[in-house]
Amino acid sequence: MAVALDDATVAFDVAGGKVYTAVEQATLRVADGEFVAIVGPTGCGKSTLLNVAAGLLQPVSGHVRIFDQPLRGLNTQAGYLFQADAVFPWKTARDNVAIGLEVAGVAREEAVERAQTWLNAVGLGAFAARYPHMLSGGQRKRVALAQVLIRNPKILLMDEPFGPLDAQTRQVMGNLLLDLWTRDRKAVLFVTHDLEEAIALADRVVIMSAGPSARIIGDWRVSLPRPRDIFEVRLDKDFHALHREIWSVLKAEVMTTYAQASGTGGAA
Ligand SMILES: Nc1ncnc2c1ncn2[C@@H]1O[C@H](COP(=O)(O)OP(=O)(O)OP(=O)(O)O)[C@@H](O)[C@H]1O
Repeated sequence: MAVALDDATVAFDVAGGKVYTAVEQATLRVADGEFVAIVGPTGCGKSTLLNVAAGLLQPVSGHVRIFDQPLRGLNTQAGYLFQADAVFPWKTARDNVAIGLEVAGVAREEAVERAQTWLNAVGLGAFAARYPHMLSGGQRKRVALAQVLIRNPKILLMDEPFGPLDAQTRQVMGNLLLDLWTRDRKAVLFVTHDLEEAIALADRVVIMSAGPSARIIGDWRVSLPRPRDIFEVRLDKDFHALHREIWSVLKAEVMTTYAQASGTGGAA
């Protein structure tokens, strides 16, 4: 199992000496080569779970195993893609991609050559000499993807990576991700609030309840055939049936979150 969280509870110390339990007894597994999406209402604890898998946060109880070994410290087998770009503004696209290898001790010439290959793979070969401010949001996201993939992590942890992009670019990036993933099928844990995106991309969709003490309340297998084109798959009747089924569970949690935020309390 690439990622295994068992009964993981995550709590934070907050003001006034109080403790806020964000996630309660989450059990989540991602097999090697599997693409799992986590969906839940805003603030429920999706990023928290991802941070636990990354080794950035430790649960107060429960276990985290990476390829069947207890996780201690940072998860060095994982590459992490955030919503915000992690590109250096003063470096060209090529140097931004090469740096991960250079830091790992790869000679500059080889690092730059491999960076160019990855920029080609993400469709940005002709933009290698541009600085981030000379790239569109979608292009910067391609740089960020190449930055992560060049290090060849066994696991990809993705936190709303396409969140800031417009709807069309999100779909193009989704197809690019699927295309790259199909080549060597890494384990992927993908956080999104977008149920359609989750179903279109993933092998499994995991749903979290509204917080506090959010739990995993559903786990659906997506048996839509691959390779998938995420423009096309959304037109499939099986896609719609699954979307309806999952949404019937997710909707109540989303309404609960909005009710909490507006101070009207309880579930819808
Ligand atoms: N360091 C922290 N200290 C205190 N509370 C925190 C901390 N980090 C997260 N939280 C709280 O834990 C809960 C879960 O946060 P998290 O960022 O995991 O949610 P999320 O589902 O990823 O949200 P979103 O969809 O809005 O990105 C939230 O209520 C958040 O305020």
